[in-house]
Amino acid sequence: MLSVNKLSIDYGSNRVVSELDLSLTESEILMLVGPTGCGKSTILQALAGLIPISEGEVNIGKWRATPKLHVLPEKRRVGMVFQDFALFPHLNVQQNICFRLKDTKLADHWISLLGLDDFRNKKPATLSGGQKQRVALARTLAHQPDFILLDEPLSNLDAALKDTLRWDIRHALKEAAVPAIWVTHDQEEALSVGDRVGVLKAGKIQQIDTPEHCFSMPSNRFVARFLGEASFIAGDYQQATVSTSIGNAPALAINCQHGKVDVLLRPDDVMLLQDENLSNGVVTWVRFEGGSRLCAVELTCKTLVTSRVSHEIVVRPGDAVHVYINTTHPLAVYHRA
Ligand SMILES: Nc1ncnc2c1ncn2[C@@H]1O[C@H](COP(=O)(O)OP(=O)(O)OP(=O)(O)O)[C@@H](O)[C@H]1O
Repeated sequence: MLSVNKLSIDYGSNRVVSELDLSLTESEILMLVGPTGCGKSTILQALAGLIPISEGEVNIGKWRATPKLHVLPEKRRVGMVFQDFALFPHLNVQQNICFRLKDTKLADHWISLLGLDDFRNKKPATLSGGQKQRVALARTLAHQPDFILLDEPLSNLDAALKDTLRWDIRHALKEAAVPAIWVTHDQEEALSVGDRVGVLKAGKIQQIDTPEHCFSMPSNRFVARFLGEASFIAGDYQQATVSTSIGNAPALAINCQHGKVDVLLRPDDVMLLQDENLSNGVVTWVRFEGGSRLCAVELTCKTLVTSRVSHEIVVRPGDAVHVYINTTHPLAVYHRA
């Protein structure tokens, strides 16, 4: 169990992380996301003991750190995985993983689990980015850390590799059964591999929750927009239902009472019909996504909503279309902006 209470971190007079609270159970993976400069790496460095904390505490059971009680990085039993792999270039895979390791049996386990058996004698320079990251993770896990911090481990890899490796990393972390905090810039990665997602803005946590809840019931508009395509439409919220100009839906109030609200619409909540006679909007832009197309439609009332349609449906900017809400799950509604 890793618990962080009211943690604040300053660089000089500049507070970059404020009153961070989080706790992770054994084997839980928390994905930390937020715009550039919001304090993600600073949090990891403070948890690792590489920079001092200004307020609050970090507690892992075996040790507790506060501003007055600094615990040295080497005493924290923390494993770190970085985007640049941080391998020793002059050592081969086996030697990198076993560096300063007393019991090398564990290394064999992680070498096999991470598919590195055939690379034991290779030097890092001869490995692909994905293989290097597997070595870095095997090395970290072989040292049996009490918690693991991953700072954008996939950001230097190409898209196809990222997809496989993210699941392999998750599998290995679950097998190791230690809490992990994984910083990423990739919303899709955050939503798909994490047990929970923490969204940061300017050093403050906006929401920590399951990926499903963060996506469908964001605590505010920033979280809504940060985690995916989001549009907002005016509605009237009464008795767990919201009515809008493009249809009604079950709804859940996030920060408002009954009456006038703004409704969060994800592209999948909005259906699009290519029927000029029923038209209630005009397509302003279309993004081809491979298996689908994301279409933005300006409604007669000037609100812009997005709808995702199959790639088989060819929609073009300027098309007059009909859009309507089609969902059985509750939509999040907010105080009218
Ligand atoms: N050593 C430092 N001294 C002073 N300010 C710093 C230092 N390191 C980072 N900062 C500032 O602290 C804030 C948080 O930086 P941090 O690197 O933690 O953000 P981040 O969310 O990890 O960003 P990115 O996504 O770009 O990696 C930024 O405003 C940054 O400029």
